[in-house]
Amino acid sequence: MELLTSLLPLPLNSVLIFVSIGLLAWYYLEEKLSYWSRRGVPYLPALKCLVQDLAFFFKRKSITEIFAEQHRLLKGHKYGGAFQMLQPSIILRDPAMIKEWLVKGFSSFHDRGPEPNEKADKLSGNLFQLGGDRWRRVRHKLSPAFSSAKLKIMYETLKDCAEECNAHLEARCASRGETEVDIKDLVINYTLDVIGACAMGIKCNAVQDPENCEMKRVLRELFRSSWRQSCYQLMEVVHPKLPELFGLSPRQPAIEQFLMAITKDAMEMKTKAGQSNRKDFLQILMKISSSESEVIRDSNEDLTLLDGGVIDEGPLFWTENLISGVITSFLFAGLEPVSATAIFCLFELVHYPEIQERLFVEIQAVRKESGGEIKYEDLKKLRYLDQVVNETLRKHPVAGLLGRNCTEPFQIPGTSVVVEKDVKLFVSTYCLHRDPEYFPEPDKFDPERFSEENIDKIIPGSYLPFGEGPRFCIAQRLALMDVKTMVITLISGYTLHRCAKTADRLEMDKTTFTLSPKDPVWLRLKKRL
Ligand code: HEM
Repeated sequence: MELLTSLLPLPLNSVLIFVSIGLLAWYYLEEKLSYWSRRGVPYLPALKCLVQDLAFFFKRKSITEIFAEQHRLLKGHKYGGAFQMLQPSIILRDPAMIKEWLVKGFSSFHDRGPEPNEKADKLSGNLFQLGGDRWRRVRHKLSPAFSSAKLKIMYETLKDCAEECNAHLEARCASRGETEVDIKDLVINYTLDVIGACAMGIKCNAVQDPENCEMKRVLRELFRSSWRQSCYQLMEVVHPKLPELFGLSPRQPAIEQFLMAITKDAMEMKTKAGQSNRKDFLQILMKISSSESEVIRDSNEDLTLLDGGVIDEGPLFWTENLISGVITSFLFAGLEPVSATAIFCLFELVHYPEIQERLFVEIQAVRKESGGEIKYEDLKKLRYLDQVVNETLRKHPVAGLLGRNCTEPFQIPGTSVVVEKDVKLFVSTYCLHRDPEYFPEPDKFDPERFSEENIDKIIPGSYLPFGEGPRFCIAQRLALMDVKTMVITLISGYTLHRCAKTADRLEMDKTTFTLSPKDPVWLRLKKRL
């Protein structure tokens, strides 16, 4: 033994420690890397997936691109295994299975995960991130906020915002009857005005005064995958508690403070004004929280009720954090996906003037029939507009990735394979919508795919712009109404054309979570006579 010790440059116990660590690391990696092969599931090698994780981290590829690549690499399989930071995930490719897992298998896939961590991220208590019973309760309470009666009220707000947009364009067209406009900026400003009014009842004035709109800067920042956010997300995949351990929050503290503060200010203003007409989501949330006599203070503050009383029983539920989180998620979801859909739609219409003209004829006919104004009830008469927006979301599924966390082991029907708890599930709707097997000539913008004669030919589970199952987009009808109002306004007043600065195809932003054009989208608008 002494001879051995004298031959080694390090003391024996140090060597033993290093060897043990090496063996443990090797065992851990071996366990991880062979996860899918041991289960007999076709899979992508962990190293390849790790390279993709790095591409996301260094902003070489967007999250939509990464999962689209994994979907394509698993061609020929209905599903396949992959890894995210060496943690096993599953890519579901088959439309019938997608429906089955997300609807019938909901008890195993009801969360997106990881669980909100309000210590590390005060705004994480929102519908996207909440799980289990907390999600169920919030979703159940919020669903009536998107009823037809509420949407009808919101439509008036949407029309007012679109009218401001029109006034802005009319001023620009005043001298020459036409103008070149960055439609991306204009649509974002319009959408911001809409969502500010619908979510909190505030006027953002983004169309009128875009340079001074603080909300625009903050919300656009929120949608960008920053270095901080990428670190946070990758750490969270390794272990949900890891970001907290490093004291890392997903966004700059100033942004979080801004969003918490505007929600609080808006709530105080509403309480003082004592408004009773519940036009916006915040008003509705305040009504829910007060009528249930639930606490709306942070859990680490004193337990004071909204009506001033002190709680002595009942659940601590509608905290300030939760209300701010829900409202922020509405602002967040209401801006980028809606504006991107409207931008893609207008961009396609420029390249298909015959579709633009058919749309104009339809809008004019409905307008005439209803006495010169398109009312809320008239929207459903605009069948062709519906086809055009559906086709926009087919070709440009702005939320092109669905994700779930397995919360309860799930046996894949017809096999002995069990998806274990905590395995992530992903569906690339981007790839499904562009798969020629489901949508022939996928690059062609063809609203006829959604005509009355053809719509039944769409394979269930292959077209999911708003998701699937009980966690589908809660605001689908509002989102469609929002996009349509913008398109109606522009097509009614102007013809859309290419100009010298119009790109042939749009390059996508790699830093946003949803599909979104990277650069300005220039178009020429000519006033209709
Ligand atoms: C064209 C615009 C929009 C598109 C394409 C879109 C798409 C989606 C998709 C794909 C999901 C995930 C569904 C799933 O996982 O199955 C989702 C969820 C959600 N969306 Fe939207 N969305 C849009 C607009 C909006 C707007 C305007 C709001 C709010 C005002 C909103 C609020 C939400 C919320 C809160 C969720 C989470 C629902 C839950 O987990 O219960 N979305 N959306």
